Amino acid sequence: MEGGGKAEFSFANGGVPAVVSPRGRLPPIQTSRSISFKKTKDGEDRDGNDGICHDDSTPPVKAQTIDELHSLQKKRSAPTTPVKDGQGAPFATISDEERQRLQLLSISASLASLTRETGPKLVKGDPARKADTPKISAVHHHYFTPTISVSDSALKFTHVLYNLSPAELYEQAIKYEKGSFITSAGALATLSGAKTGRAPRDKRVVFDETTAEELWWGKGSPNIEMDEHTFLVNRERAVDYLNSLDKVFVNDQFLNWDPVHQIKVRIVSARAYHSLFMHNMCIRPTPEELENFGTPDFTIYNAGQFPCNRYTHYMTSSTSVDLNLARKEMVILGTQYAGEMKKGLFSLMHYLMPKRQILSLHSGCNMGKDGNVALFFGLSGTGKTTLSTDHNRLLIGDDEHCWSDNGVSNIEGGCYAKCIDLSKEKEPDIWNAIKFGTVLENVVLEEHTREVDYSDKSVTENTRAAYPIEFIPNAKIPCVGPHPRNVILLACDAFGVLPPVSKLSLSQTMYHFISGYTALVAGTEEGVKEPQATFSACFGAAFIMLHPTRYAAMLAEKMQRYGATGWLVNTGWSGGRYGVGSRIKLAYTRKIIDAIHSGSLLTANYKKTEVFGLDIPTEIEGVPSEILDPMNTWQDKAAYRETLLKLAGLFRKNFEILQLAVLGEAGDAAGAVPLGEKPAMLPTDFYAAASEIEGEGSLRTSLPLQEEGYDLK
Ligand SMILES: Nc1ncnc2c1ncn2[C@@H]1O[C@H](COP(=O)(O)OP(=O)(O)O)[C@@H](O)[C@H]1O
Ligand SMILES: C=C(OP(=O)(O)O)C(=O)O
Ligand SMILES: [Ca+2]
Ligand SMILES: [Mn+2]
Repeated sequence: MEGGGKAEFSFANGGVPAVVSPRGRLPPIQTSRSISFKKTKDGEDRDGNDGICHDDSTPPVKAQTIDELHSLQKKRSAPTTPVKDGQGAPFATISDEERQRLQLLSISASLASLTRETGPKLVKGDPARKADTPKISAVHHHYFTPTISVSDSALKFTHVLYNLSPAELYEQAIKYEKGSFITSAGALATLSGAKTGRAPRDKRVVFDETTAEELWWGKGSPNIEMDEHTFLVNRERAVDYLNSLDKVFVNDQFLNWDPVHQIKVRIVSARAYHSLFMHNMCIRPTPEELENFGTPDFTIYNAGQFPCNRYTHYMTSSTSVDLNLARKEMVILGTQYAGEMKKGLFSLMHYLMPKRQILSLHSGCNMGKDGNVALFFGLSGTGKTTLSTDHNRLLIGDDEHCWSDNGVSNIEGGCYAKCIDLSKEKEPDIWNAIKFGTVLENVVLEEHTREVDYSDKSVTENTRAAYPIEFIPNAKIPCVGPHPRNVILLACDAFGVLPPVSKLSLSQTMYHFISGYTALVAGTEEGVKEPQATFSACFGAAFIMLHPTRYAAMLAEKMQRYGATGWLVNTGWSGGRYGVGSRIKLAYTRKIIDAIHSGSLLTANYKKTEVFGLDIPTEIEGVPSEILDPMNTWQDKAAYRETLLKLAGLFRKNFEILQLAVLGEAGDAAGAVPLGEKPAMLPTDFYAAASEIEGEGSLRTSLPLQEEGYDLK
C-alpha cells in the first residue's frame, strides 16, 4: 500500500526532489559546487568565498558532541506559580530534593505489598533514559525492619512516570503501546483491547459492617458483593503486577470543582493511554497544587492488562473491578477500557457526596450567558454530551455533577464523547476538540493519511474521544454554576411513542427519574430488529451506591426549593419504531432544548397525551408541529397504540420491582433505609403518578433492571 498511486520522486538530494528533465531523462550530474553557488561574472562565489564549500552561513551549534547537543534540547522550566509557604502546605519550605523524596515515599506507600515487608524501590523517570537510572538514593519504603526474607521485587527499581504531560505520554504510547497512532488531527488513537465498554457485571463492592448498613444491596442494585479478603487477594495481584514492570504511570489529580468538596485521587496504571485518559478526564492540578498534594483520598490500581485469577472466590470471569470504600481503593484487573476508572470514581462520588447532603448526578450541565443552568440526565447514548455541548451556552460538564446548597459543580475536568458517525457539521465543537492531547479510543483510521473514519464500526460501535473540558471553546472554567432552572430527562425511545418533549410535574419528574428509561437498538448486528427497553434507576443504576429513592428524594427537595422545571425529551425515534420511523433530527432536538432554555416553552399551549398523561406543547419555533404528538407521525395508528401500551406496561412492570425493593417486601429492607435513616420520602403524589400510567403490566422488559453498559452478555 505504501506510496501506492503516488508520483515517484527521488529524495536522494537531502529531501529536495531531483529535477527530471522535460523528456523524462535525468539531467547530467553536476558538482555540488555548481549546484550550491551561482558564480558571479568574475569567477567568485556570490558571497565572496574562495571555492571551499560551506554548508551555510549560520554560526556553529553550541555543542562539542552529539550528546551535548541532545542535552541542550530540553530545558527545565521553573514552576509558573511560586510554592506557598506557611500554613497548611505540607511540603512548604523544604528543598526540591526533599519534596521529590517525600513524593516518591508516598507513591511507594501506595504501591506497597500488604504481605511483604517493604514497598517497592522507586525512582522517577523513564527507564529507557540512562540518566534516570538511580545511583544511590532511590526511595524504599520500609514498613518493618527487613528481616530474613526479602523478595526479589525488593531488589529491583520501578520507575515512576509521575503526572507526565500529554506530549510525554504521546511519546510513551507511540514507543511502547501497539495500536497507538497520531491521527491527522493530532489526537492519540489507541485501542482498549478486548473490552471496548464497561463490564458492570464484573464490578464488585466490599461488603463489610459499614457498607452492609449504608449501601443498597440485593435485587436491582448494581453493588455485587465481595469480601475484604478477596479484595486483598486482587489488590495484591494488581500491585505485584504493577511492581513487576519497569515503569508505572502515576497521576495525582482532583475530582469536583467545588473547592470545599474536592477529592484527591491517585491513579497508578501501566499504560500511557490510561495516564493520558485520566489526565484529560480528572481535574488537572496546577504545579503548586501538585507540590502540596500530600496523601491521596482515594487510589486506583489499574492492572487492566493482567487478568484476575478465576480460582479466586467470587470471580466469575477474568475481569474484576473492585471498590473498597473502607480502604479508599479500587483495583482493576482484566479490562483496559479506561471508562472503568472514570465511572469507578463516579461510584465513589455517589457514596461520598450524599453523606455530605450533596446530590451526585449522572447528567450533563450547561449555563446560559444570563446564568440559567440546565441539567441533562440520561443513559448512555441519549445525548448528555451532545446536547450539553451547545455553542450558544457555557459548558459546565458533560456527564458527572454535584448539586449542593451552593449550586452545581462538575466532578470531572474533561469530556468523553461518543464518536460514532461524528460529523463536523452536526457537532462542530466536539469535532474541533479532537486535536493534540485528545485520546481517541478504538476508532479506525486510514493507514497512510491517518484520517479517522468515524463511520467505521470495525473495532466497536462505542468509539470515544476523551478531551480536557477547555478544548470546548465556551467551557465555563471553573466548572461551577448556580442552581439549575431546568432538569431535562433524556430518553432515546426506539419504540417511537414518547413525544419529542413533555413538560413534567414534580411527581412525574420523580417517576421518570426513578424509572430511568431508555430504549436503544441492540446494535447493528443483522436480525436485531426489536428495540430493547432499559430501566436504570436515577439514569445511572450502574453507578449509584445508595437506594435510588435516596437520590430521588434529594432531587425532589432541591427542585422544589429552587423552583426547577422537569422535562422529558425523546431523542429517539419518530414516525414509527426502529426500522419503520427514523431518529428525531438533532437539529429539531436542539430547537426544543433552545425553547426550554429561553423559557418560551414554559408558557406554550399544552395538551395531555393518553396512557402516560404527559403534557405536550402544540408549537415550538423551528420544529414541525405535527411531530410534537407522536401519534401524528405513525401511519398505522393501531400499531402506535399497541406499542404505546406495551411500553407503558414495561414501565409498570419495572416500577413494581422497584416498589418491592422500596417497601422491603423483597426481603431487602436494609437497602431501603440507607445511611441509617428512615426510608427517603418522596412527594406524596409520586405513587399516584405511577398508578396513573395505563399499560399492559404483563409484558416483560427484554432487559429487566438492566445496568447501563456495553459488555452485557
Ligand atoms: N436527536 C438527537 N439528539 C441527541 N443526540 C442525537 C440525536 N440524533 C442523533 N444523536 C446522536 O446520538 C448520540 C448521543 O450520544 P451522547 O451525547 O454521547 O450521549 P451520552 O453523553 O448521553 O452518553 C450522539 O452520537 C449524537 O450524534
Ligand atoms: C462513560 C460513559 O458514559 P456515557 O456513555 O454516558 O457518556 C459510560 O457509560 O461508560
Ligand atoms: Ca454514562
Ligand atoms: Mn456522555
